[in-house]
Amino acid sequence: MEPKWIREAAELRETAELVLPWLPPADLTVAASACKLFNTTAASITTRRSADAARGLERYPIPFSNPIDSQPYSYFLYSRSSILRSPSFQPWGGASGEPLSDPSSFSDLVSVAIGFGSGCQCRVCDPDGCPCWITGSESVAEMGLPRECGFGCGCGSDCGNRATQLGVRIRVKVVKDPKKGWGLHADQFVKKGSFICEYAGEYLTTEEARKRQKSYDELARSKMKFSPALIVLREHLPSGKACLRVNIDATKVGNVSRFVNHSCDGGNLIAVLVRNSGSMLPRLCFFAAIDLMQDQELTFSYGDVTRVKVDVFPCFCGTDACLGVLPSEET
Ligand SMILES: C[S@@+](CC[C@H](N)C(=O)[O-])C[C@H]1O[C@@H](n2cnc3c(N)ncnc32)[C@H](O)[C@@H]1O
Repeated sequence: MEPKWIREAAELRETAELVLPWLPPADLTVAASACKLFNTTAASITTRRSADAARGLERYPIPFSNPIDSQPYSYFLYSRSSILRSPSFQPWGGASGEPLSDPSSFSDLVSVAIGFGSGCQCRVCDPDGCPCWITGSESVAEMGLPRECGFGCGCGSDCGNRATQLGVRIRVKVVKDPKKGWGLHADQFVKKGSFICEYAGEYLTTEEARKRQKSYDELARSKMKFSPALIVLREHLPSGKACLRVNIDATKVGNVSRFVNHSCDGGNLIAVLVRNSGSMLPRLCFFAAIDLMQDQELTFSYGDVTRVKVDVFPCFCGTDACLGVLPSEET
């Protein structure tokens, strides 16, 4: 029979593998200092975290690459699409091959759906027969507001009119820049017009968005390395008289879109609002505006610099069009 201490060490190792993946970086560091075994486990968790920002939830792993300093990864909770209520914790970097459940698969959006039955009744959708299938044009830039099948539709998740609901289907990586922080890069050639990713995060009320923006600005100003990722979308409704405001915060919960940096020249991604049949809230989706080369950074314009505020954050996009400051949303 195995000596008692060997059995106990194995049990401790198992416990470490179960518990440590739930810890954020600072707590993981504290745990690593507790004993040699925790230190070894924490080191392998860190390696696995830096190997895949998406925690196995996307088609391909999305590695972090940091030629600048020793930070191995950026910590946030991963959700493939936007959600209403964020999870407080999520394991990341564990040894078990257990697939992680995607918080957005619990379909929070059902609670803001216009109603079931408001989608198509097709069993197999096709562009000519399906009423949801509005893409308008072959060109993404001329798409208008595309509509995809959604909760209220008769078809399933394998329907051809759900191209932006399948997560990130191309190879990308997250690379650190000395001035802009982490940024999203292509890790393969990508053809112009291809879907890249949805801007996933927490949908917020405007009141909550304003509150968070204020505290994020204060944190960013206080010299801490802090990169907020809260965006405000305004959708002009068909009447032309009203505007729907949507706030998406990817600071704590989101997907790899939260790493897309700003470029004053408009960048190489086109941001398109896509609506699912039956859902009230539009989704912000990124498509390639041009052919993208392997290693190329993916960028878009955060908005116009319309008002010079007292407190501005410098822009380091490095393009000829650079205005020197980051656009800041008037909330
Ligand atoms: C949505 S996050 C992008 C990812 C971020 N770089 C990170 O490290 O997590 C937005 C933040 O990134 C930084 N950023 C994005 N574009 C930038 C640019 N062109 N110049 C300087 N900082 C930029 C700013 O701190 C901004 O608040």
